[in-house]
Amino acid sequence: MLVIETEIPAVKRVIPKRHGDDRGWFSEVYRADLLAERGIANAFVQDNQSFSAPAGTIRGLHFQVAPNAQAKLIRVLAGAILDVAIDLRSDSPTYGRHVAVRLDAAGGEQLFVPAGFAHGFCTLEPNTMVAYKVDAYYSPADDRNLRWNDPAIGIEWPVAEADAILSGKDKAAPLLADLGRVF
Ligand SMILES: Cc1cn([C@H]2C[C@H](O)[C@@H](COP(=O)(O)OP(=O)(O)O[C@H]3O[C@@H](C)C(=O)[C@@H](O)[C@H]3O)O2)c(=O)[nH]c1=O
Repeated sequence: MLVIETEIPAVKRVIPKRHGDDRGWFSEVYRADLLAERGIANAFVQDNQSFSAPAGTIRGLHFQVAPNAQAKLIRVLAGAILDVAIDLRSDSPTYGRHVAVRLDAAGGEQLFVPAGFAHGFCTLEPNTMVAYKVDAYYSPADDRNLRWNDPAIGIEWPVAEADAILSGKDKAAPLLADLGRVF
């Protein structure tokens, strides 16, 4: 299980080993001990799964604030996504910057997004299934969102703005400048 820092070091790519044979392959997709040795020691408490039918579905940008801020470990079970983490830690030298990584079922790569970041993704294929672990329970009172196409963040989404499919809540999300200090 490889853990590789991204350009924002707290966000990490996790690459599980695959053991291939005539039948296909076997992979340990989550190992608490190996991840802890590599700096990811979170106690995950909830597993989430979402299915998005159309390609070009954008979910995000989402985060929970204290006392229920969440770290997330994201992977794709079917299809592919561009997965994005945005640094909202106000004392961070990379505040407002983001990391974007392709995750797909074929490759099995995962992304670790710590607390203090907003998270979102765009599906690159129809019928995409995303699974992720979180280390704090869902708390609607602490759930926040941030505008997916905020020019101050400047995410290059792989879908034209007019074609992106979003929830009503996500379309109306506040801009970074209007969030105030959240972490
Ligand atoms: C996130 C969440 C939602 N729900 C409910 C609330 C609502 O009725 C329904 C759909 O919720 P949402 O529209 O927020 O689902 P979705 O847009 O898929 O939200 C998710 O997006 C990705 C990008 C994340 O990072 C996640 O943390 C989460 O915020 O599911 C739960 O019951 N538990 C949960 O943990």
